Amino acid sequence: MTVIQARDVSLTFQTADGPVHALKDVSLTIERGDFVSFIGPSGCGKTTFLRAIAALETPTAGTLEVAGMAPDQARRQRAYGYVFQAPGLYPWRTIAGNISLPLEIMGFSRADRAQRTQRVLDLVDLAGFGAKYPWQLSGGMQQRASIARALAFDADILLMDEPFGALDEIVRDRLNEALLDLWKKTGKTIGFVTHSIPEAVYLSTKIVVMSPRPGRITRIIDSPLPRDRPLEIRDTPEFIALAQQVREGLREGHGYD
Ligand SMILES: Nc1ncnc2c1ncn2[C@@H]1O[C@H](COP(=O)(O)OP(=O)(O)OP(=O)(O)O)[C@@H](O)[C@H]1O
Repeated sequence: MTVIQARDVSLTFQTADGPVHALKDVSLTIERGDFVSFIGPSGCGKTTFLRAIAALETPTAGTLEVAGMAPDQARRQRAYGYVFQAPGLYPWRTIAGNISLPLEIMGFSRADRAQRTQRVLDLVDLAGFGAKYPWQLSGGMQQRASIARALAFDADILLMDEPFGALDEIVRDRLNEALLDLWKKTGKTIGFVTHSIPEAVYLSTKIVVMSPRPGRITRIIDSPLPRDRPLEIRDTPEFIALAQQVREGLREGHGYD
């Protein structure tokens, strides 16, 4: 079942320095349960595409469907959770208070909120930190809290804009494993922006390689790796060959203009 469908999506920003073609003729089909990574150099439109899916930007041309709806309708129906690059936690609320805020707005009961908050705190390895305030946590822990917040209301689609970019490698490995585990257990459809080739290859069923000026897709690589992936899979020939394909895709798209 198709969950996200983009057909010839273009998006041009009008700036004081002239038009910026952030996306040009982007077409992509994401099926239910896919884990799709977007990878490419800075400015290739990864964030813009994710934001367009989330109705935070409006394409200038083409069509986008999310869960069978126009993006703004999907947004109103809370069809997805969104994790931003920066944690964006309210400093006057505790970590648990931040996580439960969207649930409060959506009208979940107090008991349900408490139970969901605890579950996602466990999931991101922050059990015991619910009563702390954001400033009492490291940057990495704050980002994990923001992931927990996006997971709490259990939308079928999770959009993540480089959520682990600021984390050290050990924490990143653990969260990658936790995210894969969550994805397998829940069957969620995940769109994930990253700069890291190993991260894209480790996590994805589909890797979308993009290039800038104008932002476009240069390669879509379907992963042959099994869904069960211990971290050690990164040392296998299949993994290394896939990483090589991504690298080639990035090289192909590397035009100077
Ligand atoms: N609101 C905006 N107004 C004008 N230009 C914008 C705006 N948002 C993005 N852009 C431009 O659109 C292009 C694509 O940006 P985008 O942030 O989507 O790239 P990206 O691939 O996510 O980059 P990064 O990896 O650095 O996050 C860039 O040239 C950027 O400067």
